[in-house]
Amino acid sequence: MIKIEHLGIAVKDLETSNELFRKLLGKPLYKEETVDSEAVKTSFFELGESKLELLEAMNEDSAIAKYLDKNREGIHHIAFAVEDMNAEIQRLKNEGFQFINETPKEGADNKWVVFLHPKTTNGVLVELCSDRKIL
Ligand SMILES: CC[C@@H](C(=O)O)C(=O)SCCNC(=O)CCNC(=O)[C@H](O)C(C)(C)COP(=O)(O)OP(=O)(O)OC[C@H]1O[C@@H](n2cnc3c(N)ncnc32)[C@H](O)[C@@H]1OP(=O)(O)O
Ligand SMILES: [Co+2]
Repeated sequence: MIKIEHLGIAVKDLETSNELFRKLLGKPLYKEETVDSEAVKTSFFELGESKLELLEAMNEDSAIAKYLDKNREGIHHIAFAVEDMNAEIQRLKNEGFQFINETPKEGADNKWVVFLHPKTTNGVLVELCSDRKIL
């Protein structure tokens, strides 16, 4: 693992939260992106070597909508940057971690992403990210 790539924050209304985080961080977001495969609208704020990823559900089947049915708005997942996605998946499988998806899928901000199931990671939803151009 290289660094914390981003913290994913589940929000009900992206526009309202964009303004809140702009005031909190004292800087504007640098990107908004829709990821249809995850049914989310996202926005990104840069913070040193890491980012905050705000996520609003696009429909009720989205993981974010399901999460907000049971939880308040807040930190939804932590994403780690990895250099070699396939090697990292194999290493973590050997360590006994369970993946939600083992085949990397297209995430936001030009990344490949996979998720580990929170039941094997102390209740924390973990995402691994690698640059889209590498895999
Ligand atoms: C924008 C793209 C990408 C990026 O580039 O960064 C993203 O970040 S997309 C983000 C949204 N997508 C995902 O989260 C995909 C991965 N998540 C899932 O597949 C599901 O959300 C899940 C984690 C498998 C849970 O789904 P499901 O089993 O249908 O929901 P339940 O409500 O039944 O939960 C089961 C179990 O898991 C616990 N849970 C659910 N979400 C989280 C969470 N975010 N953090 C920690 N724990 C979580 C939930 O509490 C249940 O626990 P128990 O009650 O103890 O069984
Ligand atoms: Co994410």
